Amino acid sequence: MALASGVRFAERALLRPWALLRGTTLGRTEPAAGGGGDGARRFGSQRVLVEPDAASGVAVMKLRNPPINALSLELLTELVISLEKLENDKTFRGVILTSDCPRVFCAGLDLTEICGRNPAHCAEYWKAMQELWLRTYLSSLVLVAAINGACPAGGCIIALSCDCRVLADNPKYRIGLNETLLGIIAPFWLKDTYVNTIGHRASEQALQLGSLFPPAEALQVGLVDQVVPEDQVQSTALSEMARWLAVPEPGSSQVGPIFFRSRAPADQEHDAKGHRRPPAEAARRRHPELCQLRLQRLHPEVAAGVLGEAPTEERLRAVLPARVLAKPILVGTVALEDSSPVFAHLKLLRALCFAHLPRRP
Ligand SMILES: CCCCC/C=C\C/C=C\C/C=C/C(=O)SCCNC(=O)CCNC(=O)[C@H](O)C(C)(C)COP(=O)(O)OP(=O)(O)OC[C@H]1O[C@@H](n2cnc3c(N)ncnc32)[C@H](O)[C@@H]1OP(=O)(O)O
Repeated sequence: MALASGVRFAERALLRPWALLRGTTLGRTEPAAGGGGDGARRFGSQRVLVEPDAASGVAVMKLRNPPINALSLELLTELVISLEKLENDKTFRGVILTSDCPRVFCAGLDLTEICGRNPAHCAEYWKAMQELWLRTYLSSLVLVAAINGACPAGGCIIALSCDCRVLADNPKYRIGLNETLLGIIAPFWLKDTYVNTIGHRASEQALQLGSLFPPAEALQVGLVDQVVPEDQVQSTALSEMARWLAVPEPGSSQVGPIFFRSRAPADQEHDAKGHRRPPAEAARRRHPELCQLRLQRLHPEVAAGVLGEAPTEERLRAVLPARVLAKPILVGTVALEDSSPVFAHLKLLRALCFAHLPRRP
């Protein structure tokens, strides 16, 4: 019963995510530090500071949940809202994610949100974490992680879901998925992302051992793209961003899964009027098999996190086809193979989330 009421609350929260926020001011706007020229207004919330630069189309998003940027429910929710806001504003094409807290990029899951909490709270928290994952992993924005501090577990998840990672050269700033050492098992979609980034054998070792890599090793294994002196992290992230944004259309919107698959005939890229189809729509036409969800491989915990209860196949089938086909999944910017269960699962999760959301016109 407690679980059921928790789920109802969580569903309401999905409809109005800001209802989750306690003591938070959203949408505050104030001049950016340093005077601020055209469009240089900053906004954000209590735990997420956004410094937008309309001229370049890039916003710097700073996590500020001192002392260690633990991913509390509030921080997760505020991050999702801030990203959504930037995605909906066509001025912006890229976001640099960084920390406003000294020495720590993000300490990962806020363990106080899990330990000793009731199942309803854990389900709500799990859902919020997944929502952030989906929002970053499938973002239409270019995301660059400017990692200016320690980056364990959930911090590394955020970094992994970005297109590019720049790490400060400080041996104390280690990065990796160390949750195994805490008895938390990484969901397989997270494992797959690790594999996509650092390869199979390295992931196998690092996940099992719960390895945290110091900068030089993180660079060597490919977990980060650049290691630079601490005072150059932000400027390097901006240079990387410029490189990514310099890719002209249509390439810039189609890097990622589509880019790594066979080229599509032109009639799949354009509609009858010659307008270019959104990347996700083109991908769906090219790879209809992606819409065939492998329900049997649904991870029960992941599903439980979304639904708040173990879903039956009957229930999933009732929810999925219409939603998935009506609203194809957004194409992410991480290279996934056609057969990757991650893709199917993300689609499934998204579809399930949509099932709780009002449909967009
Ligand atoms: C419920 C379902 C979840 C669904 C999730 C879905 C998918 C993903 C699944 C799993 C992957 C993710 C797992 C995790 O993220 S688990 C968390 C792993 N994090 C860590 O191991 C980091 C632990 N912390 C540190 O290593 C260090 O604190 C630090 C970040 C390097 C900073 O070091 P520093 O010396 O600067 O600070 P302190 O160590 O003194 O810490 C200050 C203060 O913060 C407390 N604290 C530290 N980490 C956490 C944390 N993760 N959550 C909550 N609190 C934390 C620490 O105890 C200190 O508290 P105090 O009261 O003593 O001041």
